[in-house]
Amino acid sequence: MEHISEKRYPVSAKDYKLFEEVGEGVSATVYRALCVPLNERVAIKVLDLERCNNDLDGIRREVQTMSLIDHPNVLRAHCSFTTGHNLWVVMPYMAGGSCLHIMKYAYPEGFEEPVIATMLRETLNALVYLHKHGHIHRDVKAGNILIDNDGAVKLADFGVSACMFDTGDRQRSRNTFVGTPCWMAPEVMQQLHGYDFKADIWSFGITALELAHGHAPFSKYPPMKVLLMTLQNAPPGLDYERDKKFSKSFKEMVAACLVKDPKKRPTSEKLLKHQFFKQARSNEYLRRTIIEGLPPLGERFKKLKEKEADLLVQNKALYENKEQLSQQEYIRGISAWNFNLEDLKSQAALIQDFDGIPNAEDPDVSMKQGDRNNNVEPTTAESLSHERANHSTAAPSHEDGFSDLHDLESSLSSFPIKPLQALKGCFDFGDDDVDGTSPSWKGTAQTDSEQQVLTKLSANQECEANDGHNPSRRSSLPRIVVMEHKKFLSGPLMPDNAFSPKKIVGDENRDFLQPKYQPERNYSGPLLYRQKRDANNLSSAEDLSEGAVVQRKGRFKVTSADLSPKGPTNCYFSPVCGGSTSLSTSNLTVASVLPSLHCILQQNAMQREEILKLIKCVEQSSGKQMESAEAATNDLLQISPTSARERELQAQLINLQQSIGSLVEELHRQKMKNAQLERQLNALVYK
Ligand SMILES: Nc1ncnc2c1ncn2[C@@H]1O[C@H](COP(=O)(O)OP(=O)(O)OP(=O)(O)O)[C@@H](O)[C@H]1O
Repeated sequence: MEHISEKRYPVSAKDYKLFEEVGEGVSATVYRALCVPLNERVAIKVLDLERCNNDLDGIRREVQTMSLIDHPNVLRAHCSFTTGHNLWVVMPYMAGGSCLHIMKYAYPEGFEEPVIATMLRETLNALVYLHKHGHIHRDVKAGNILIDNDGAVKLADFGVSACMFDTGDRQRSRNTFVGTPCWMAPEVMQQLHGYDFKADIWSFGITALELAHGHAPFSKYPPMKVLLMTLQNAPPGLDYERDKKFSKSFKEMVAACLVKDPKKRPTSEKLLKHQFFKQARSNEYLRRTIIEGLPPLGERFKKLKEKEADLLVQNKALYENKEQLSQQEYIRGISAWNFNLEDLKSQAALIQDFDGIPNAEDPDVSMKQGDRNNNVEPTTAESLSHERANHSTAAPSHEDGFSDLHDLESSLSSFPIKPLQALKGCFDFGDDDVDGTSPSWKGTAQTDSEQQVLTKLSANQECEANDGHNPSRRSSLPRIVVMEHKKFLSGPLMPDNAFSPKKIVGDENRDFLQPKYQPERNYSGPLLYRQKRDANNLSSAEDLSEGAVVQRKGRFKVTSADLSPKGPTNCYFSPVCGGSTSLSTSNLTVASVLPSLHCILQQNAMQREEILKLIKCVEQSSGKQMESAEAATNDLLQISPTSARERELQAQLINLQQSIGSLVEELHRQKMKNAQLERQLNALVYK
């Protein structure tokens, strides 16, 4: 399969000369290159097909979309072809790079309003065109808005685009989680009713904030937190002190895009008529203002990468001995991956406490109250701010610890893993939250939508553990991530142009590519199991530095030095691949699974012990409270009749004891089940 635009671009690697790297994404690296026969400068996006999570359909779609579109604001592919295990996509070279690159390099605090208006108007032109032709871009963000030397703006990257007119499997794919978390619309996260082109309008609004502030809202947080913050909080906006410099029309435009109900967002066509875009200027203005004087793209890219590497080192020192949560994504603040529910769930399992994560200085997160109903489209930015302020003050205050506990239990009944820690990580703003005005995680009632998404997150994988009686039981087991085998929706991508992996090393310029695309790991390795942490057994430096890789997907990696709370057992499953191979259940053999099952049982037993200890503590303290309450009551009785408050306290204590009683019973039931499982396991072992 190959796509050729009017001017015939050669479809063989030998006709191109690759120069320096100018960009890097989840699945691809982009190089400046020369098309030798045409003597034309081009950009070549090199995708390693072996590292693309087998998503050949997605790639095929991107390439097809890129070559069929025809609009000055949409980046079009000249042609594409395979060479070895790589796919090369040849496209026009956009010498300015992405808006994100320019911003990170020269405008870390964001651009001036007329610059933003110009960039956004051009991007919106692209969206109008795409939507009209039935495409949802699904990954609108500053990193995908490219600028040429003459100031021309083009929207790029159709890696996750979808066609609204699709039916069947591709239509269903719109019920999947695709895109980049910070820019992702709530309805995309919710996965309830699918979504449409309005999802792009939300991402467009987030991109506007990104260009205004230098980073997207919540960009410092890991995906799980971003997900919950997007669903729980009022939509972000330009409502802060630092945003005073921006016009009312800018604030209104952003507020119009960032309405949680997609039906209430304007279409791209309607948005284009917004007053805000009246101040947009010409390409020449962009060239003069932001492109002129910049060093060549390759040089900038190199510097940014070095900076990023430094930050990583610093970050590593900061987080040493702590659970690693896709730290690279934190630092970059430009996270981008097609993550899936498994990623989120395994990450949620590792969320402990975000005390080390900077957040208080980020005004984007100061709005901690959700706009629980969020169905009212704000007419002005002011009214939106007002609405947000009301949400903050009107938040339910649960002073009664017992009802808090009840709320929390019911709202968490279907949350997948380590629910309390996971949500604590999501709502507890740690030491920075000194004024105590923000809601405690305990008291945060979930919105319907959040509950739905959590239920959905959990439902996908919990059914096998569901005993059908008590949903809360389902959340107790540590989840072992066995990735779903990705479904191939179609046949081979395209004929290989007869270049073997070795043959791509054709000249000096290409030699350096080779090691980069060596598969990092063996695809067919067994599930790994370590009974005991033993540094000598660690297979790679990565294991030593970052803890065991629990799961790797694209750039997203979840690691854990020790999954268990106490640590004698360190068990992990590793797909043992460079992020692209999924484990299918057909790969599983009894021998490979048994150690892991043992591990689960061991962890379970340890957790049981922990729970018992906790219960004991609670019993002791409640016993003491009961004694003192009784003593106080007796004292008081001698003076005055028992007050209503004291009776209430007594009733609460009795309730608490009853709850503990049922917990112990539940625990006992679990223990019996575990024993049964253990017996079954042993039977298997000795079979
Ligand atoms: N035609 C081009 N000219 C110049 N730079 C480009 C070009 N295409 C892409 N880049 C640069 O390369 C980066 C990565 O490219 P791209 O977004 O297509 O990769 P990706 O793997 O699909 O990334 P992601 O999924 O993270 O958005 C871009 O952010 C941009 O900076």
